[in-house]
Amino acid sequence: MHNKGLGITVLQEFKWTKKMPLDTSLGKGSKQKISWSKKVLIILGFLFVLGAVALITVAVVQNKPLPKNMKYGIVLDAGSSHTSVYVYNWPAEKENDTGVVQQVEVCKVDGPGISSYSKDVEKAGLSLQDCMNTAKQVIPKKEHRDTPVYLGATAGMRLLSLDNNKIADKVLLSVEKSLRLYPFDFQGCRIITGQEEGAYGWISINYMLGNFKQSSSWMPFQQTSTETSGALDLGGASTQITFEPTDSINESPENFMLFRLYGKTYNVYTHSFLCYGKDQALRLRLANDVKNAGSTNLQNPCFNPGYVKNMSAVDLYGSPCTAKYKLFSSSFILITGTGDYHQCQQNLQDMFNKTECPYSRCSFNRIFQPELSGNFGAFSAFYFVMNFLNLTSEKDLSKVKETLKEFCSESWQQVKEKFPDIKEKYLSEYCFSGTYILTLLEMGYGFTSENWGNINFLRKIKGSDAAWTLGYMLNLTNMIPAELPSSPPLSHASYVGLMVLFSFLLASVVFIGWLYFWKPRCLQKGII
Ligand SMILES: O=P(O)(O)OP(=O)(O)OP(=O)(O)OC[C@H]1O[C@@H](n2cnc3c(O)ncnc32)[C@H](O)[C@@H]1O
Ligand SMILES: [Ca+2]
Repeated sequence: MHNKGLGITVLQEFKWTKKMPLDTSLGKGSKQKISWSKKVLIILGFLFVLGAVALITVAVVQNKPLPKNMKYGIVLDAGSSHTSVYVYNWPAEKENDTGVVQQVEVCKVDGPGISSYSKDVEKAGLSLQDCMNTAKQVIPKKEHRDTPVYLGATAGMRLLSLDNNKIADKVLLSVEKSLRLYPFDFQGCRIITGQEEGAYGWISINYMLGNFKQSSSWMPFQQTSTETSGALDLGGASTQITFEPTDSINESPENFMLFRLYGKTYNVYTHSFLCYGKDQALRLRLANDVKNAGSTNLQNPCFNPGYVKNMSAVDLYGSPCTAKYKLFSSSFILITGTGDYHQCQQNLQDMFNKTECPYSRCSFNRIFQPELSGNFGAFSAFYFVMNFLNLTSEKDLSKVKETLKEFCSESWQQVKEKFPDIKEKYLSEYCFSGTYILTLLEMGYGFTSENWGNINFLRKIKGSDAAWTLGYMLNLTNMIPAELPSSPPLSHASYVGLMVLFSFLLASVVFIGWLYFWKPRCLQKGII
């Protein structure tokens, strides 16, 4: 009896296979079908296990505990012209990463730098109180006890200690007494060396720029590192140049510092010129002019025409930079501006002795300097002055000189009318300061029209002020590891991508398995 309906044929086949033992009774086609099913099952099972293992591995390797709380640190930059209080913070669990420390507050202390309180040392400490109270408000109360406070004094205090070491100590004691009144973890007040000032400035800017980041990949030997940027800092009493030279000539060991940061060694050149900050450089120039002219009545090309100033002799000769030039008993020096850029530059060139050099190469004043290399970040007064003159992004040195020439020749009356809101002390000195910056960079350090464009005049990097303070704190809190800390092997994007891919793979395996073994009736061959 033959049933012709297709559905019945299938049912009969089904009945038959169920009754017969598989190994002996199956036909050739059915045997092949079952061994094929086994293979598919094994492949699907293998893919499923692979997907599951991959998913778990990626999740375990990538997911580290999330940062829970923030840590804080305070650094006081006690400069020659003023003190600034910097408050930094960073996620507690990430303190060894690069670029995680951020500036959350900067408070400019009212009044002059702490070295100016030599006649009334108690006031040095008192002057810091307003800014320390601001820091107290910015930092959450529960973090106060764990927040380290460091004070680093620079060239103003270096000069004071050269002049009178005991008074310098008294000033430091006064600021220490004041800082200990706060609920923070006081870590010390000290005068930092010019070498430290340069090196910490270099560390700060390269940390903020992310230059210490080694781009780690899947293979540890494939790490590549970025070039570092040099640092140029112009303060009121000293100036620093710091960079990583390309050649390894190391004729003057005192100008080199060796750092091991994030698994890489850096041999960094640095020099600090005491008395070459912009305030002391002006005094140095004027004291020399008085000596050369044999008169206290000076015609000066570095001030705008029509500018007249009576400068007290105490102010002019009251620092170790100029004390030796004091010849006259007169109590005032009269300065009259003539506003001539070229004469000003010629006059300033005398400050840079290029004739004697005990090394294969020098910057000036017998100081070794390797060949300039790479980019430079120029901050502090380099930025303030170039920013006022609108020259921070001018890459053509001849245009810089033209602008300066024009500015110097403007009458003092005109300048005052044009910029009524700018402090008269700053405004009157921009012609001198601009010309001094150019002379220092060109004649002193050897920048030319070819590499002028490598200098970036900057104030902040990613929200933090360019200053030595960050590098100082990073070093004292051991936040820069010598070796590269282990980090997640994947970027967040790769992590998410892989998770999606593996999830898709798993879902596909399950779906194909379901289709194959538990075919829905409508898809079963032969039913329709
Ligand atoms: O590093 P040291 O030498 O100790 O000095 P400092 O730390 O006090 O020096 P700053 O970088 O704060 O300032 C450098 C100089 O720039 C001056 N200055 C600050 N703001 C300025 C502005 O807006 N325009 C012009 N000059 C400015 C300031 O008076 C100093 O003479
Ligand atoms: Ca400074």
